[in-house]
Order: sequence, then C-alpha cells, then structure tokens
Amino acid sequence: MFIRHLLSKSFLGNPRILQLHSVMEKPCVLATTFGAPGAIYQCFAPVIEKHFTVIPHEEFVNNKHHFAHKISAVFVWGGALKVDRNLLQILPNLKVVVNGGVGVDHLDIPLINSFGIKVCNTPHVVDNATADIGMALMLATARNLIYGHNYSASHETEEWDLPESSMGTDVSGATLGIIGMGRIGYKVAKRASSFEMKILYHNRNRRKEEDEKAVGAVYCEKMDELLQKSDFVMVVVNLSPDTQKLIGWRELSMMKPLGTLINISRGPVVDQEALVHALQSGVIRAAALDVTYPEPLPRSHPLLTLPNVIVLPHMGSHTVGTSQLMVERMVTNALAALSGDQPTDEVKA
Ligand SMILES: O=C(O)[C@H](O)CO
Repeated sequence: MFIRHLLSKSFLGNPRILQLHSVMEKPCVLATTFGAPGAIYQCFAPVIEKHFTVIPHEEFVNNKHHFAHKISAVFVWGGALKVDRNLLQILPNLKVVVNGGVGVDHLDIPLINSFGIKVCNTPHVVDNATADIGMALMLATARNLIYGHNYSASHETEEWDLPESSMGTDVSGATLGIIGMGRIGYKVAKRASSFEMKILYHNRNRRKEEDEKAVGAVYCEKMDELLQKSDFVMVVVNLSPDTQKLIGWRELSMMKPLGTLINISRGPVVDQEALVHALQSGVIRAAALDVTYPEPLPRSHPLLTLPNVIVLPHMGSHTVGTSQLMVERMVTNALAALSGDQPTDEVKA
C-alpha cells in the first residue's frame, strides 16, 4: 500500500500539515482556496477531507506534474478556478467537476462533457438562503436600512433629525414582480405572500394553478406587463444566452419611477450601464444587487457610490447551514460519480 505524506497549506493559506492521506484510499480533489469560498473551506474542510485528499489550487499550480494524474474531482465555487481546455487536458483521471451552488453559467459544460467528465451542482440546498437574501435586499432598500445604520453610527447631536429623503417605501401591500419562477423564485413568492404583497410573475412556463393559488401569484405572459405594474422587480433567472442583459434600458424605462430593481440571479442579466443611467436620472427609485459584473466591482464603480444602491458581495447562499449542506452535497455527488453511480445532481448541456 502506498502511503503518501502530503505537506500542504490550510485552505486559507496558513501553513499546516494535513492529515496523513493514503492516495489509494482517498481520491484527490482539486479545489479553489481564495475569494468567498475561503470561509467555506475554513468551516467545512473536514467534511471534504473525510473522503478526499484536497489539493489547493495554489499548490497544484506550483507542482502540476506531481498532482495532475492523481486528481479525479474538481470542486469549484463560481468562476474562481477556470475549468478550461488547458486544465482538462492535463488531468487525465478527472471524472467529475462539482460546483458549489446552483448556477453553472461559469462552466463550459459541453466542453467538460466532451472529455467524458460529468458536471454536478448543488440545487435545492441554496433555495431558502437565496430567497431570504432577496427579501433582505428588498426590505433593506425599501426601508433605507443602510442609510439608517450609517445615520445612527455618525449621529452626533442629542436629537435625531431624519431628513425627508430617509423615509422608506412600504413593502406590505406593494406589488412584487418576480422574473424567473423556478424553485428560488417560488420561495421568494411564498415569503412575499406572508408580507401581504401582491405578486406578479413572469416565467418561460406558467406554474400549476395550485402553485399560483398557494401564494396568490398572477402570471404575466409578457414581462413588459410585469415591469409596468410592479413596485419591486426581483430577477431570479439563470444566466444563459437568452437572459444576458434581459433587463436593459428599455425594460428599466418601463418600470415605475418609484420602482426598485433587485437582482439575486447573475450580474450579466442586467445591463449595468443602463442601470447606472436609470438610477442617476431617476428613471427608477433604487436597486439592490447581490450580483454584479465583474465580481467584485472596481471600487470606483458608480454602483458603489450612488446613494440609492445596495451592493452585496454575492452572499445569496452564504450562511453556515447552507454552506455545510452545499459542501455535503458536493461530496456526495463527487463520490457517486467516482464510484460509477449516477450523481443526483448531474447537470447536462
Ligand atoms: O448559484 C448559486 O447557488 C449561488 O449564486 C451561489 O453561487
């Protein structure tokens, strides 16, 4: 039996010695170690290391020849690790690319499949947390929460003197238009229905009547109708060639002047230049974005300086519980693919 002692770095780059791994017993997984996933690694490395020898990407880059033939799975979170032809060509034993999260727009699935390699994602487990961030963004922008916090923190006199502009807009009773009524969109609708909102939705396919009834959602066959009638427009579609710049100047111009755009899908679904223009010229009231392009935005980007915008660093699924479920699901999918079983969450081109 070949026992290999792998000296490695921690997921966050702090030197430490990984446990002894038998590469014969544990398959090797290549994984990113920077950006937002850093926190996920820090918390859940043991879940992965129980089954895999983890080769952090930085380590792989420095010693490709040593690791390349051992790697049978790649774990990615977003586009931080580019799974391109160059990488695929040097990993002869790669069987599966597993994405943490549901969106796989950063992966070239036909290319990966053409190497005989499966692609998996982690649907379902991110739905609640992502719907929650949509609601959180809607409430935060409607009620000027960021302004309120900054006001409290910087206030120096004995009495508060809130300006008229700090007055929020009501959520209860308002109309929410949901563009993209898949699993996450529907979870948003459930939440919004408890907030006594009127709900419109636009989707490629109309939901079943009982689904609509359960949340009081009204289908708009034409997205334009939803844009014209909604106080809050929330974008929850997948990014695809069809949804690239789905919301541009034309669509923003159709929204109510007191309307707010919330994007929890992918940055490129919204034409950012058009959005900046719409926000600067008062075509819409505000925007609240979990996603942008690029991510992160350059610090000088107008979206980061406008007072009527909230920008988050793509935190939709970023909770302890959801991250743990994602990592567990990534491991389960990878193990299934490596043992020749059908992974539950294989994504096909
Ligand atoms: O795709 C997803 O599930 C979230 O955006 C996290 O990346």
